[in-house]
Amino acid sequence: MYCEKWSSVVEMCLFLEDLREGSCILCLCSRAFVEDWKLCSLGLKGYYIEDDGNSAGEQVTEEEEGGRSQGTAESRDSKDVGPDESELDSEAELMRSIGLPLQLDDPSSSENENTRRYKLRTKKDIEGENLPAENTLSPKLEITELWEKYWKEYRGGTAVAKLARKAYSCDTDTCGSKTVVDNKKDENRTKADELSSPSSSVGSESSSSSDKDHNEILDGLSNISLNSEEVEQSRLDPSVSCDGHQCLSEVKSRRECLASGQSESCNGGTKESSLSGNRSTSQPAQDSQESSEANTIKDRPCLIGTDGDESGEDPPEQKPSKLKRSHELDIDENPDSDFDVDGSLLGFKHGSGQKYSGISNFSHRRVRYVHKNVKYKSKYFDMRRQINMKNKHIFFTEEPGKTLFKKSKTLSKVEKFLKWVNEPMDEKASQESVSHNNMQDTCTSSGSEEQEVSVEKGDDPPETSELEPGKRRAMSPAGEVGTEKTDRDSTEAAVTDEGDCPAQAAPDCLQVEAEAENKKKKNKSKNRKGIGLPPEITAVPELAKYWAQRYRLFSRFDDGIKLERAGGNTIQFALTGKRVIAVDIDPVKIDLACNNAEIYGVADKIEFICGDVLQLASRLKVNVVFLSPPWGGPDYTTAEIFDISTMMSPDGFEIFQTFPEDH
Ligand SMILES: C[S@@+](CC[C@H](N)C(=O)[O-])C[C@H]1O[C@@H](n2cnc3c(N)ncnc32)[C@H](O)[C@@H]1O
Repeated sequence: MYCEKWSSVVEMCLFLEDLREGSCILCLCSRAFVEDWKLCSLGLKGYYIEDDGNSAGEQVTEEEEGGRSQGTAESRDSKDVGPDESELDSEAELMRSIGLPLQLDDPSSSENENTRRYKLRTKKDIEGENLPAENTLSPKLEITELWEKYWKEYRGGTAVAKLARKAYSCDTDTCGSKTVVDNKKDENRTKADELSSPSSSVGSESSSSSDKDHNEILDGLSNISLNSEEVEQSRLDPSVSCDGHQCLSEVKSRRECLASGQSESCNGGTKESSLSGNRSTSQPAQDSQESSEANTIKDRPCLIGTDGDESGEDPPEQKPSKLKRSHELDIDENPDSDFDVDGSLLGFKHGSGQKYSGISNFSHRRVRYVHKNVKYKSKYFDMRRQINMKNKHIFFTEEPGKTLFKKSKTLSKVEKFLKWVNEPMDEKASQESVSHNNMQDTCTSSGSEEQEVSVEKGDDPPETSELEPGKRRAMSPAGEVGTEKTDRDSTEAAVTDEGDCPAQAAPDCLQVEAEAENKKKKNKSKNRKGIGLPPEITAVPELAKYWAQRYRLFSRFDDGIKLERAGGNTIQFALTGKRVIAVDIDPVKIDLACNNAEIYGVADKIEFICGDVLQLASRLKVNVVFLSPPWGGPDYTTAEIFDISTMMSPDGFEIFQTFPEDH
């Protein structure tokens, strides 16, 4: 999750097991840290929340301050993640495809209308007197179809919890009417809703339950259960039999549990007794999450028994169902349940060993948001959103089988040239002017590449030069101290000399030229491997790095450049055509600079002065002062602040001030 405003959002107390009550480790956390568990439970799916700044979060924050934020956050998330096409993830698409509403309170939704009608009918059926239980249990057509469709797709049930989470915006106990039809998993639940809690079953118009409703429903439930075969069997097992009163007390108990957020502790032994019955491992409500069993099982004895013959492969209308009231959530669905109670999922380490400095286990954690609504002042990172960015690293051709090789410009030129030299003379003559023009265009347009060519032309070994007549193109002034593109420029040379080879001898010319190029490459390769390291370099190991970069620093290095720590600033300035005064206190540097400037043909543009610039400056009349004093080597890159007055000695400002004001 991404926090736009990365600041402390939450105070989290991690309580230690062995310390006295109230002692805790206080952690100041970002929202992302606190809610990592949520990403985890969402299958690492984020979502985007508009920072609308409305007041919807007021209540939320208050609840969050109580350390139970997720429930309300879930509610908000559900609402904010609208059914926009671009926002639909696979789950939402599935839900929509099977006719389930993606958003609460969507009166335009025909599905909602269906479910509403269904609910009304259901309620009527349930409340109707003397209706046979079988009728009440009969699944309605719509739901049956939906369920079957879902069952085919989600037989494994792994997505059930996630779907349920999406469908539930909030617990009906806290949000009253806002419960949508859960997914198909909850066809089971739907049955239960019909029977146990019509007010909380489906649709957006459900009202709060009255005690009367509950009693009627539970009575009906009890009657229905007694009529079912499964109950007959369950009666044989005292651990799973119950009557309506027991169920009622369980329902109440369950609600208290939900309200307190401590569902586990409220089972009162029912869970254990229920567990003694056989259970299916493939029923959706159970498959989805192991953790949902507690909720599911608890209802089971009241509604139906288990017969131990549940394969889980059949649609539920043909199977006894394990029912759960729709307003109850699985533990992992329960927004109030913070399953990462001790922060371990958040990455907190604890233990008694030396590794953890003896920090004992965390018993639990408590979270408090430091500001009201602070979590809504940052944005969620929407990991579902498709990024409209082209992959720049991997290329696939549209047509299968087509080569992925991207032809280089140089190769194209060579091919063009070869084609040209192999063409009959008359055709060639007619094309010559065009071809020549094209070449000229290339020469002038590709800047550095062409400069490199000129550099290589001047540098060719004698045998290569002999092969290339003196008709050279006028290139830009001698390859600046800069990057060298050896392979390309080599090839470029062959291409640009096309006019020098008699047409008849073109193939021979090419062959000889190719050999020369190979030789040149070999020489360069030899040099670049460090063979023949000059003594001045071997004498000073520090210079090895400059040697390694010699072609980057001096494209004409092989022409006789002498390398030292000095770079090439003076040459670069002179290449602009302006006059340059170069001052260095070290005569060796002056010699080197002189030598190198000659190689680049700019020596006549530079006035070299060996002396102390601090003493000479006042007598120098210049327009621009460029200082390149000893700056301590590359360590400057680690400095936090680049300060001309502190990073060099003498102070850079002082040096500047020694130059006359009016220069
Ligand atoms: C980092 S190097 C300059 C390299 C130069 N910018 C180049 O690209 O070739 C620093 C140079 O400052 C020279 N230097 C140091 N103190 C000086 C002074 N007081 N007056 C003139 N030059 C000085 C050193 O001899 C050394 O060559």
